[in-house]
Amino acid sequence: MSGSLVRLDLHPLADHGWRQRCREQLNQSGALVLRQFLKPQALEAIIEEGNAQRHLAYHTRSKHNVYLMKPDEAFSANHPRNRDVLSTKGCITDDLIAADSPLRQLYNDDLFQRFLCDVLGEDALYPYADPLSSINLHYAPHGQELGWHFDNSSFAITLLVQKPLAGGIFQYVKDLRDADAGEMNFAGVEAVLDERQPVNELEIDAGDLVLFRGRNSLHRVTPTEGEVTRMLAVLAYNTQPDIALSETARMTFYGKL
Ligand SMILES: O=C(O)CCC(=O)C(=O)O
Ligand SMILES: [Fe+2]
Repeated sequence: MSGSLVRLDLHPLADHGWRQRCREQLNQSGALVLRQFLKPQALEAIIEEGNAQRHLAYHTRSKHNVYLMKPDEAFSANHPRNRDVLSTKGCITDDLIAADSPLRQLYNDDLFQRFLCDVLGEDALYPYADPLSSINLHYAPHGQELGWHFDNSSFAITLLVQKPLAGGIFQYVKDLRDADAGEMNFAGVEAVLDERQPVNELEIDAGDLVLFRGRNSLHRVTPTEGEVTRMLAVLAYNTQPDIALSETARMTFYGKL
């Protein structure tokens, strides 16, 4: 199955040595970019599906702090703990992705999942128990952006489907906090928000697969510029079975349950 979707000549998913190099790269830099991951026909089909379903996208515009937590009144509104950044998102949910979509074939593919487990150091990966959250396709037309944040989950798997003419750049600062140790690093976060700290950028093209550890690495996507909408697929897995995204989160992100 993966052979019809994935450039296995460039990315030998079954090869143990290659998996190990991927794992080392991810652990060293916090991100792994597998360039030209998809075969051109598979990418074309996803672009077509994305364009056809685009009118169904749910758009939200929200302000949040980088920690994605409710404000803490012990700090001022401008303190890095509470400071608002803007995210403008539009996406379609798993129920709107076709049964025969290359995105779903890839998401469900055994070899792909075993490769991910090995690189991420997980025993198994499971789909979301709710009907909306496993595969999402995000749209960012001109002017839309994702503000600085830390993810709640320890890893994210994305596939850039369509690259905008300009902007829409993924920027990050690796290991800026230590969530498990309760270290928030307000000074470090403030330096990024105030643009006093240099940031890294991922150079990503359409068809590239990205594995990213975003729980402790602050990241954002700069505003898209120009006529071409940024389209990005998020392949979301859990490390435990039977986990659903909370109803509150589904209403916030998708506007439905
Ligand atoms: O759009 C991207 O490239 C990253 C998305 C992201 O950071 C997120 O959904 O948490
Ligand atoms: Fe994120």
